[in-house]
Amino acid sequence: MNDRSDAMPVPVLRNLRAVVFDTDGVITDSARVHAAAWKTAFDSYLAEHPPPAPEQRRPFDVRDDYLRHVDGRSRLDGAAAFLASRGLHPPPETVRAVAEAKEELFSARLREQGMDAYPGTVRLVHALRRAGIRCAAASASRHARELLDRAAVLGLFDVLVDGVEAARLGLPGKPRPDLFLDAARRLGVPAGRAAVVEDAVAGVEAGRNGGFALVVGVAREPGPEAGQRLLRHGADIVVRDLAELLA
Ligand SMILES: O=P(O)(O)OC[C@H]1O[C@@H](O)[C@H](O)[C@@H](O)[C@@H]1O
Repeated sequence: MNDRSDAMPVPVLRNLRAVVFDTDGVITDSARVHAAAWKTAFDSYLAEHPPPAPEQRRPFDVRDDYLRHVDGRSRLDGAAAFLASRGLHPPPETVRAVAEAKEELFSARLREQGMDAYPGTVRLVHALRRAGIRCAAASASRHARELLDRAAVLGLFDVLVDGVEAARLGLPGKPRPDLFLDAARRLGVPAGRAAVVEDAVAGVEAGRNGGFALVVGVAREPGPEAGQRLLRHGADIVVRDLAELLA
């Protein structure tokens, strides 16, 4: 995707030397594919293993439950976090089985559907690059490279730290900041001169915990709740679309 405009990043970004972008839901329109696959896997588990309290038995909500418990976390961490939110603490092999069911569904949907990058994100990345600000993609997902490649934006990023790398290096997941700090380190920029862009609660917390100069929350949902939650958990500013950060 080309961006021939001469738009510049807004002033708050211009003093930075790097921006680290989360991938699912920030660069690629893949969060909804993850959320739909998680829903099928979780709802079938909840039906077979009803939680103790009646109010914990409602189906997985692709917006609220996804953003609160699953988004941004590694496959196993997300599965365990959602089940724990419903009072369920199954053994690790059961958590793994739920996560594997989701993985099969996700991979199948990925094969069937194309993948798009958000145009506003692509425009911002082009503008940052024109301004000499380096860009990295980071993700807890083992599919991040494939997603960026399918959306034809892999080449826009100087660095990618994905779930495969995180596992190889033993990096702890969000809200620990290690994934983002590793991306900044590979760009040769200290966190204090870099921004993190995130749509997940655990992700903005990771940016805050890492001492990044700026944490940008992305709340694409209509209504103020998701944005307010990101602000409460560490975002400095919240946008609905990253093109809002173009001057
Ligand atoms: O199972 P994968 O592709 O490694 O992804 C792990 C997690 O990666 C995160 O980026 C997504 O927000 C989660 O929805 C997903 O579960």
